[in-house]
Amino acid sequence: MSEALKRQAAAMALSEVRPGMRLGLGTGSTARHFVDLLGEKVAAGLDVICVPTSEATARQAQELNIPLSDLDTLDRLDLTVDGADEIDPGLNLIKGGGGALLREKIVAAASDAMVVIADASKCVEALGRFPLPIEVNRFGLGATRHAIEQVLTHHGAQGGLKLRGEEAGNPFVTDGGHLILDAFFGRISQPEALSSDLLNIPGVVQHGLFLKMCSKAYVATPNGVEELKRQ
Ligand SMILES: O=C(CO)[C@H](O)[C@H](O)COP(=O)(O)O
Repeated sequence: MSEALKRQAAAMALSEVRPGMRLGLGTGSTARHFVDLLGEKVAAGLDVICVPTSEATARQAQELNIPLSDLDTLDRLDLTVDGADEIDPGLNLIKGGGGALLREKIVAAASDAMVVIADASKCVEALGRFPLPIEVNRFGLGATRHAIEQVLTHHGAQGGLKLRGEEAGNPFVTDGGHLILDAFFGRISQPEALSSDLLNIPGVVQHGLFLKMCSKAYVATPNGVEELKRQ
């Protein structure tokens, strides 16, 4: 998607921001546009307080003088704006392509509303074309990987499991110090059951299925930005 379209989706989400709001700031190239536009509003006097979902977003927000806090100081947020890797018709998501899924999910769960900004290429009939990121503890990686592979087989995954960064000899490490295994499904037919099966594995910290968390999506197309609401 062009950067211009990402920015249009971000601008629509910005129109939901009101003075005094406590905001969650997402991670990724689309969320980056939102933070950028928010920075302009803050410079013009908008009063908000924000919790970033990654160290990268925190750095960007600091450069823009956006006031930051955390979920120890603020236990609830009004709104989180974030990107997504896949969006299904019920606004269930796959997230974590950028590796920030754990903090993104904690922040979204602490928010009264989660708004997603994306382009139409992220919309799918069923989740699973995009590899599902699974964040795992480093300890016991082999055993955790084996247990996840069994869950993949049970759920009819069409591909295997890859440790992110392994091929380059440099495994990706999340902000929380964990690793990411990307699971290739093709199509996820039972997302709720898959979610609980994965979370039942002790070494799994979290996964990138965001089920019934997103209330609205602004989806940018060359013909304008579409607003999708969860029914
Ligand atoms: O989940 C994410 C990061 O963990 C991102 O929101 C997701 O990968 C979308 O990123 P982009 O806007 O760059 O396509």
